[in-house]
Order: sequence, then C-alpha cells, then structure tokens
Amino acid sequence: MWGWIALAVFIVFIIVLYLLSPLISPPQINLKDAHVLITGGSSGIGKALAIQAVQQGSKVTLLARDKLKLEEAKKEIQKYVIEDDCEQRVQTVSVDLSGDYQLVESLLHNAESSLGGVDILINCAGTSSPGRFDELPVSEFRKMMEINYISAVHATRALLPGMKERGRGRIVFVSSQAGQLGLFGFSAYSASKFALRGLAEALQMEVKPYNVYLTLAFPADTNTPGFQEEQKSKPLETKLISETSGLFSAENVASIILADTVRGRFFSSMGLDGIMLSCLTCGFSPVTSLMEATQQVVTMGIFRIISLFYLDHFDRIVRRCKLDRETRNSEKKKI
Ligand SMILES: NC(=O)C1=CN([C@@H]2O[C@H](COP(=O)(O)OP(=O)(O)OC[C@H]3O[C@@H](n4cnc5c(N)ncnc54)[C@H](OP(=O)(O)O)[C@@H]3O)[C@@H](O)[C@H]2O)C=CC1
Ligand SMILES: CCCCCCCCCCCCCCCC(=O)[C@@H](N)CO
Repeated sequence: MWGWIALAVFIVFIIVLYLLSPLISPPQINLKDAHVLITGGSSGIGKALAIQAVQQGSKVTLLARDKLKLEEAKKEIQKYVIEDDCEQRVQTVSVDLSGDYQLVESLLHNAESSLGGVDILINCAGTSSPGRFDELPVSEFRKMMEINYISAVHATRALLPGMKERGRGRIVFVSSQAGQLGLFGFSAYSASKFALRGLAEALQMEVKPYNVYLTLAFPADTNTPGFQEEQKSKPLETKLISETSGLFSAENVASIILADTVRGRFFSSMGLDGIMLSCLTCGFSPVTSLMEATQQVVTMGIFRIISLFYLDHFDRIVRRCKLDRETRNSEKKKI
C-alpha cells in the first residue's frame, strides 16, 4: 500500500518537473536556414556534424588548415543539401585557428559576409598526443593548449560580439570524457579539454542575458581519422582504460551533439558511462532543465560510489601493465 503511494507521489513529482522544465529551459533553435560554422569540419566528428546540419537545411562554413581535405569534405557534404534554390551553401575557410588572431577574425567575418551572421558556432577542431607525462616533449603541452583551447577562444572571440548584438546564438565546445576525468596518458590532452569547461561555464554566465547558449560536449572514443592516428602512439594503459566507455561512430556522436545544441543543453554526453560522468562531475555548471538538476541531486552520491570501483579497476590496469612490462624487460635482458 505505502509502496504504491510512494510510487504515485514519485510519478506526480516527475510529471510536475517535466511541466516546469520549459521555465528554465533555453528556447529551441531551428537548424533550417541557420548559418552553422564548424571548426575542424573537414574530418571526423566535425564532418559528421556538417553533414547532419546540411541535411536539416543549414548553411555551413567548414574551417580547418588543409585546403585539399576541406575541398574534398565540401564536395561530400554538398551531396546532402536539401534545398535547390542555391541559398543553402557550403563554404570553406582554410586557416590555422591557433595562429594569428587578427587573421582568424578577418576570415571569420568574411565568412559571415557571404553566408550571414553565424547562428551556431561549433568548436570541434582538436587533436590529441597521448603519452606518459615524462615521455611527452614539453612542447606537446603547449601544442595541446593551443590547438584544443586557444583555437576555441579565437573562434568564439571573433563571433560572439555579433551573436550578442543579434540577441541569439549557440556556441559548442567539443571537449571529451577525458575533460571530465584525468586519465593515464592524457596529461597534456585532458588539461586542454578541462580548460574548455572553465571557459564554457564562465562564458555562459556572461552571455545568457543575450540569449546565447553554450553546449559542452563530452564524447567517448569515436572512430574518426583523428582517433586512428591517436591509436598509433597510445600507451596500452590508455587504450584499456578508454575502452571502458566503448567506441562510438562519428555519426552517432554528431547527432547527439546537434540535438543537445538545438535544445540549448549545457552538457552533451553519450552512453551510460557518459551520462553517469556528467551527473557525477556537474559541480557548479549551469542548469538547463529541472529534470537534469533532479537527476544530478539524486544520483551524485551513488555515482561516486560506482566511480570508486572504476578507479580501482583503472589502478589495477596500470599496475598489471607495469608488471607485464617489467617481466618482458627482464626476460629480454636474460636473452
Ligand atoms: N575521436 C575521438 O575519439 C574523440 C575526439 N574528441 C574531440 O573531438 C574533436 C574532433 O575529433 P576527431 O573528429 O577525432 O578529429 P580529426 O583529427 O578527425 O579532425 C580534426 C579536425 O580539426 C582540424 N584542425 C586540427 N587542428 C587545427 C587547427 N590548428 N586549426 C584549424 N583546424 C584544425 C583538422 O583539419 P586540419 O588538420 O586540416 O587542420 C580536422 O578537420 C577534437 O577536438 C577531439 O579532441 C573528443 C573525444 C573523443
Ligand atoms: C559513475 C562513474 C562512471 C565512470 C565512467 C568512466 C569511464 C572512463 C572512460 C574515459 C574515456 C575517455 C575517452 C577519451 C577519448 C578521447 O578524447 C580521445 N580519443 C581523443 O582523440
């Protein structure tokens, strides 16, 4: 009897939350006719995002360094254009985003002159150099910050004033699950992805009154050219720990990021591990639905307990790999 009453109260509570949710949820935006600028749009997750935006009627600017790769991506993405009135265009900009800011700014403003003010900026350009801390050259730490963090600062700095003036806009930062927890082999990479979170939280507080909303995406391992490259130099420990969260397709990751961006959700996470991680590490992040806040409050303690088991599992992986290496080395010496 009491069990049923408790269940009924719980269900009513959930329904009330759903009804109240729109009060704090950001307004949805329409991808149709929107100008979506995607940094890193010539490959992997960025390219998948571009294809899906175009399929939903957006005009797209792709930004990356390699001109040839950009042209090839543009040709592929153009196949998905849904309007034949020449209004829905795909254009490319070739620039090193982490380089000279004045150049980045003027190229981005040119892109806006031809396709209109950017409605959605997706900061996806990035790379990873895995390796043990003391084996990574110090220059890699600077490189990670420049490509993964400064690139996003540059693009956002150039496009935000226009968004504030127009009173609307979305900005996405593609971080990583390695931007929610630090893990073996990702000391340089994780730090640069954590930096995006500080930036996103501070910026969201500034720009909410201008109707500009941020989305911070935390993909797990995703099968892309960048991932294949990274696999070549990844320590075994990093591979084994990352595998816990599975391997996603770029299309799947892109569709989750795009849906969360349209809804204006601050966190975009994927898979069960991803959702647990976001609840556990929500900290002082902005709330974009009451449902989300309730989930966080209710589950945090439980997820912390679960995380202790994961931590123990990861420690065991690290210990086992070290032992295996030492045994192999001593066998080699004997021969
Ligand atoms: N794949 C994965 O497992 C995961 C990836 N991520 C993140 O998602 C994002 C995309 O990853 P993924 O699709 O795998 O990457 P890819 O390596 O496949 O693509 C990276 C893109 O970024 C561009 N880029 C890199 N550096 C610069 C630069 N300095 N200026 C301009 N453009 C640049 C590249 O083009 P070009 O080289 O021509 O400049 C390319 O278009 C990255 O930020 C990554 O850290 C997060 C979690 C998991
Ligand atoms: C309640 C607790 C839940 C805990 C779940 C823990 C799962 C940890 C897995 C971390 C995976 C990190 C992948 C990074 C991928 C990446 O960014 C690179 N591939 C970039 O190229």
